Amino acid sequence: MIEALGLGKRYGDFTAVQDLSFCVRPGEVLGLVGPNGAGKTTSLRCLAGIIPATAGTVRIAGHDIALDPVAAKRALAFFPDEPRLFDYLTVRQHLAFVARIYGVDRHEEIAAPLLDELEIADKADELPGELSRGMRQKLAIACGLLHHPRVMFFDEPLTGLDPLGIRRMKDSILKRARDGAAIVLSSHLLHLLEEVCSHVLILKCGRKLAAGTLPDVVAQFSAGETDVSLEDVFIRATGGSER
Ligand SMILES: Nc1ncnc2c1ncn2[C@@H]1O[C@H](COP(=O)(O)OP(=O)(O)OP(=O)(O)O)[C@@H](O)[C@H]1O
Repeated sequence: MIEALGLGKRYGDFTAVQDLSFCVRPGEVLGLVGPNGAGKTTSLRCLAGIIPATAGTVRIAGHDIALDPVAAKRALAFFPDEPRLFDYLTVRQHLAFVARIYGVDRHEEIAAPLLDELEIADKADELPGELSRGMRQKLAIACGLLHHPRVMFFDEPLTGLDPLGIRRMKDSILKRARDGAAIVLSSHLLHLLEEVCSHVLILKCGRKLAAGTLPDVVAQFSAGETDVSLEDVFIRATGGSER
């Protein structure tokens, strides 16, 4: 569903991501982890076609993101850590606007349960300026889910949410995975990733250090010890340092 082959991104002379290959199948949730500056956001943006990769290929639901971007983007949703909304559209108008762009018929029938699930139904007629940060984030998520994306990229989706919001967001992500979505999730909240991710990919300096199912990657860095957490693995794999 998500296939990256030899993905690379340079900003001028600086190589932010190099030779990244992996695959996420329907129902899988891949946790993308790495120190600050490791290349997580850059990778997610290349995967979603927001910025062009400088090497390699990305296929989303079988469509090459560079050669057939509209078909690829129809199948995906990208959720940035900072929600970007329209100041003068209400919650309801955001959903109507996004539905028009994606050609979603009778969007109200999809939007209503989404707003309930995300607990912002009572804010339907409010503007972004009248919402809290967490609520703005939930609105951005509702907009992204409206067209039933089969592929989802979340960049730090839990920032700004309260503990109950985090729990609900985890449940929402797991529900979409159970329904067959392929999901990539970047976060520094490793104990939360442990509860959501089936797979993990550790990046450092733009390169893949380890990848596989969560138990396999943990086993790779546990040297026979039991009760090794993803946080322990992260520190061991990355050498406890930044780039
Ligand atoms: N537009 C840009 N121009 C030049 N360099 C950039 C640009 N965006 C990111 N970089 C650099 O690319 C590297 C990777 O950045 P990126 O934001 O992808 O890291 P990250 O893993 O998401 O980090 P964090 O955990 O801090 O969010 C960093 O060294 C960053 O300075």
